[in-house]
Amino acid sequence: NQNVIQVSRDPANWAIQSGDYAGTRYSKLDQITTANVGDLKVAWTFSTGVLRGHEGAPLVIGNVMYVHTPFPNTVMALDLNDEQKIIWKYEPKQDPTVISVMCCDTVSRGVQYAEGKILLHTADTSLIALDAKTGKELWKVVDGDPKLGATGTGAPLIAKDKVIVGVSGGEFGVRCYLTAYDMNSGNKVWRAYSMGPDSDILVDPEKTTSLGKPVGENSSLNSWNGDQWKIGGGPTWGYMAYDPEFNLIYYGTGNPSTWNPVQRSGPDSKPIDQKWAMTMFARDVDTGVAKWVYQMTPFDQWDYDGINEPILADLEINGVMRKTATHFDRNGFGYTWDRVTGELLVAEKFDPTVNWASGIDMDKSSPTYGRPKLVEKYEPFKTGVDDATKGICPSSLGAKNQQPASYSKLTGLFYVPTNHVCMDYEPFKVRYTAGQPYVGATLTMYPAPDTPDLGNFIAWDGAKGKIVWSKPERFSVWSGALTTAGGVAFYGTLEGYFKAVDQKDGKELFKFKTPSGIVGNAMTYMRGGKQYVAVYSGVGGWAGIGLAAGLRDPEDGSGAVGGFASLSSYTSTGGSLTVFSLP
Ligand SMILES: O=C(O)c1cc(C(=O)O)c2c(n1)C(=O)C(=O)c1cc(C(=O)O)[nH]c1-2
Repeated sequence: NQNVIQVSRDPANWAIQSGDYAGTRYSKLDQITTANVGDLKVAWTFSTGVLRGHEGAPLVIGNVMYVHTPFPNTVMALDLNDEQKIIWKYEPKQDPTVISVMCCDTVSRGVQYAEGKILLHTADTSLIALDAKTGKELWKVVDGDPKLGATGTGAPLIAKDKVIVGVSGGEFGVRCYLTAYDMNSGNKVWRAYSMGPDSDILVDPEKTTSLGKPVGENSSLNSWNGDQWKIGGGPTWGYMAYDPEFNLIYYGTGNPSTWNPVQRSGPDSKPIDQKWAMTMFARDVDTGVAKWVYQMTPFDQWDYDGINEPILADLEINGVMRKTATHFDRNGFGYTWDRVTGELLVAEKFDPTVNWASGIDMDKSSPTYGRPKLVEKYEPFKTGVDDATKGICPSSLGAKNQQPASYSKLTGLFYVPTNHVCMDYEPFKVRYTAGQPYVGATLTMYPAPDTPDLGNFIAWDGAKGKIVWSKPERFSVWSGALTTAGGVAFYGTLEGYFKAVDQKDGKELFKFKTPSGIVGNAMTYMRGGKQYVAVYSGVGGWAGIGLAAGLRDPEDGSGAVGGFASLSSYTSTGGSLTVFSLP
């Protein structure tokens, strides 16, 4: 969309959730530098009026800031020229019973902007276009059925004249999809399911490739047992990227349903891939047809949803400049692909404690090329039903979850918020009932064996596949990173600290304790000649679900309540925005 390209190119704005279409979350603003960031002061704060997990970031376009909240998904436009006065407030009407089918808190990853419209994706899967000036509803479509467990938490992406939106429901046996709607009318243009017949998943058996080879006919159907694909999951709730040059959007799909791998095994009781769950997709914006696919975790046994954001950059790999997409998967591997062809260029662990696989087979002549090399003792499928597989790293939270990383054009490195949590995983038999949880595994989570710290903020070389530095954090870093031309990387912590570090070496330069734990994404903008950085606080998301939803049983929240029990000693629920600037 030309307007999005234009408004997001101006670093005074933060016009798109990921900062730009490439998803770099990098800002050219350089007033705040490594030398002066220690002097940051709170410029103003704003309470959203809602508790629970505040993911995503506000947008700034011109003199207006657009603030969003978790359920009930209120949107407010604030006047940055006039005391942050509320210009309009939009409160969608939703049936609150949707909350009971949201797996991992009532989060929303944010609104998007284009051509004078704000696009909002609500918990009940409504996609709503608002007039950015007045907050008036222009159109509304319903994308899925919460009665079946479909919910909306992901941010839409606006590419050309289309609004593209995903759906959640992997824990409820929803067969998930990605859908493009016409931005002006709300009419559906295409829908691409994550699994099913070729005509549903929009692949061309001859032209869509996986690791350079055509996927062939029925690539998905052939990899499921019987009709299991009809309740197959493959949710699409992460941040997406877009490359206007190649007309491709990039996004990942999540777990195959159920989490009990034994129930998903093939007709011969052997593992089968369950394509195209756990897959990175490159799709044509106009037709939705996939150009290439890559499945990160075939036959998932750990709930390593592949939804984490792809980040587009130009990287020099083995002396050659490549147009790349880099992705930090839940499964603990940092992948870099050629984003035009889908060729796998790099796949290395970004957390040294990852043990479920010893590596990714990079031998092009091998029959298992591109697949993880599994370690048998960490395979719940091998251990079997009603028996726990112990000591798997990472936990189902992933070595990184949805919290987006940033790519700095200054250093050429990626700055990645990570988790450092391991687990015991015990599958149990679960019957599918529409609209009821279809999880089928009990989890216990605990710190990785090498340190009591549950997280790290790391710098990653995407071309070499190496950690450059790693800064330990007491809890998982569940906040999105921001990098700036001032040499600073920003992120928040689950205890509620907003932090600034030096991109070069990770040295901490600033911290400030905000009112609640941070699961939002750091952003920056410029007004009246001054650079501001801002972040939501409001603890929640999967890691913070115990606090956010008032859960106490350690096994609740699929084990996250027990894993993050001590978080309640550091912070409490909230819902606010904190904005910083130099004095
Ligand atoms: O399978 C799904 O449909 C689904 C949806 C969501 C979501 O929409 O928030 C999460 C997950 N899975 C999930 O596996 C997960 O780890 C997770 C973390 C979070 C979060 O916001 O902190 N959401 C989700």
